Amino acid sequence: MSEQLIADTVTAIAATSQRAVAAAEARQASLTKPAGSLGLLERIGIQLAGIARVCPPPVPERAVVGVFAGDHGVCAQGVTPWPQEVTVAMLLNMAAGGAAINVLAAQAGAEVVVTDVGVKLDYPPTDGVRGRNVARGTRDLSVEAAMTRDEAIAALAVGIDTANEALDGGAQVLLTGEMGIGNTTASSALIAAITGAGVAAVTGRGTGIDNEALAGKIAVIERALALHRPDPSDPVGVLAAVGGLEQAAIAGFILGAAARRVPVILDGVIACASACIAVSLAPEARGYLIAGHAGAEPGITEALSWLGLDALVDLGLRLGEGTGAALALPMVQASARILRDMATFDDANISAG
Ligand SMILES: Cc1cc2ncn([C@H]3O[C@H](COP(=O)(O)O)[C@@H](O)[C@H]3O)c2cc1C
Ligand SMILES: O=C(O)c1cccnc1
Repeated sequence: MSEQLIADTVTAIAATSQRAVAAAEARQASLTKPAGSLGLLERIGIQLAGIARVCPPPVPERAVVGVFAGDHGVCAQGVTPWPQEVTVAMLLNMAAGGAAINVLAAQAGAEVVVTDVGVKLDYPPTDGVRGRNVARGTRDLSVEAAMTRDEAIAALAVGIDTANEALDGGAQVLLTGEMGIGNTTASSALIAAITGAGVAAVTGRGTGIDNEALAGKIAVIERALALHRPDPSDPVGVLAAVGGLEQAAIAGFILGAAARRVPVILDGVIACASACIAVSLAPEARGYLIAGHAGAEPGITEALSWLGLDALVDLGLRLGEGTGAALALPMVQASARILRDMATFDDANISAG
């Protein structure tokens, strides 16, 4: 069933509209500003027109941040200083509204939807957590496959379902978020496997490890890639070998949005890794992606370059959760509003230079 949902979702993902893109390019040129002077906002506006298949595109007011939580067996290798208890503690903090993502989403006017797709430890039934646990964490990717193919597929389907629920509820733009101690390790492994970049070039300090631990983290990922030899032409196989349940769910969330022709704002390195999987499964999904921010993790730079995306901002963030995506949301909305509301040179009786 999950396999069919993924196949149907991938099939539904169509190229964005070149006709609307051309109309938006012409409109940008007619607005009362020097050509190109609003920089990346102009390109995002054009992209939004292509996604919506109309110019000007609607301003995406209703936003949902999909936060997916999962645990990682690779924590056994000392790749993060934080214990796995923090994943569930932060999940409950997010459900209670106390995490950074809750605050920044509230500031941006976005709703946060929290899903347990792979948390390891027990917690009491909690309002505000969607219980869609596929497995109690992954296995240690440096000694065996992190997931079975079936687990990866089930987690992808959780992400697609979550996107569909948000869109059925009226969301006009989706933002990716996550929580999972150890998940920067799986993300760097995914980015290296898909893009072919060297492990050292895509591996960062995550929550903040020292030089010695960073060298160990790189060695762990190198060992995993040598063990599994993941084939980038088999993205589900790559996910199963070195990914995580939340990365699989985020990849599904992206596919779900693209299938319904809705833009997705990516957060940090975990989102970028998931986007590499989504685009490997459905190349046309790329047109629906907006890179919210760059941030401290070097894997973001490599992944965005492979995806061909420019990050909206770089605030030096290294938190994840969806924080960078939430901060980018007003800029994405501004890009659409510019196309809709600015006067043209004709309207304002200004002769174009
Ligand atoms: C209190 C706390 C809150 C967080 N919120 C997001 N992360 C971020 O840090 C984790 C990944 O980093 P690493 O791979 O180094 O473990 C993920 O949970 C990510 O969401 C947090 C981490 C902590 C400790
Ligand atoms: O870039 C990110 O998303 C990130 C960085 C550090 C820790 N967690 C997430």
